[in-house]
Amino acid sequence: MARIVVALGGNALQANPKDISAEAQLETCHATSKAIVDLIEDGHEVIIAHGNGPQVGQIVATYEAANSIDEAKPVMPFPECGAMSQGYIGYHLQQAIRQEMRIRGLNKQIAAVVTQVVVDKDDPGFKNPTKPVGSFFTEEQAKKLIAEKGYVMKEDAGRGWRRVVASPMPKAVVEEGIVRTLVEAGHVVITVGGGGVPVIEKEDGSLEGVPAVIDKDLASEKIAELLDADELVILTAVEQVAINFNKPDQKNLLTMTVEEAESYMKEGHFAPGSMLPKVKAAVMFAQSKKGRKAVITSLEKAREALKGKTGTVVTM
Ligand SMILES: Nc1ncnc2c1ncn2[C@@H]1O[C@H](COP(=O)(O)OP(=O)(O)O)[C@@H](O)[C@H]1O
Ligand SMILES: NC(=O)OP(=O)(O)O
Repeated sequence: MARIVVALGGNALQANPKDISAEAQLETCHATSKAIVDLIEDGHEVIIAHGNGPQVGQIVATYEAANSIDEAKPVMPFPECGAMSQGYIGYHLQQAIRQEMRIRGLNKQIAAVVTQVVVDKDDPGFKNPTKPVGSFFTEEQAKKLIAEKGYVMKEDAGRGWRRVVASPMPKAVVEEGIVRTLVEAGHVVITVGGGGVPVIEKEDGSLEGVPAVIDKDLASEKIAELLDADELVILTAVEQVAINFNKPDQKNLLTMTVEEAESYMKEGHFAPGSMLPKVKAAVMFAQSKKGRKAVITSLEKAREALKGKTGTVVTM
């Protein structure tokens, strides 16, 4: 039995980026819950983290659209939209995973914790927005949005244009103690959704939300370290990390040492904003304590990858 932090990528929540309806997300969460409950059934202590890039951007855009019709309607700040995305996604995951556990006769409870993650107010990420959020646009649509709304928009790993926002490094998890108590009581916990709501700590000790979206792979790594997890499992759309990705000489990797990962990163094998943060998070976790390992694989292959049969395992 191992303590495992599982980070869920976009395909585990909104499988078809063109269908962002609640029904489609809930249906996808039901499919996702099978892979998660496999791990619970195998006896592991599972802590779930998830992305929110598409959802948080969609929530912000919805408020902006409401505001453009009725100026009295407030434009909702990013931290509030992040908290809404945690609630909305957490609710779907709670329902789907609870149902799958019931079907399999597992007597466990699940809760999503609205989680705040402390960032440094001087983090260089605030000056250089890098985190893609919301839906994908064509170059023409993106140029219109840049001109009309002043968005910063960038091409996202060959998949289209997206709005980018600041993405500071996670420093601490405010609800760490509560999450630990729930895990140690045997419950399944969903935490650091969307990387956590980014907050800064003020001199008087109070917290203030800041407009940013923390990378969920890096936040998952942080909570995995804090909870002394044995493994960090990053689930995405590909079964294995590759070098020369999408080229004729693509080579999928079953294992990768920290040293190898660092040289592949320097050689530019991993796309920023997609595979790069996953490899960075995996390296940080493997380096953090002897014996810890990180696995990057697809949702469907999670169970096999934990047995070392597939996926990419990152170790010291
Ligand atoms: N070197 C690489 N090896 C494997 N996949 C890569 C690589 N570089 C970029 N990718 C792409 O990164 C994607 C994962 O990033 P992304 O979709 O942003 O993550 P998430 O699952 O967290 O939403 C993969 O599906 C793949 O298309
Ligand atoms: N917050 C975050 O990293 O979300 P995505 O994984 O959906 O980009």
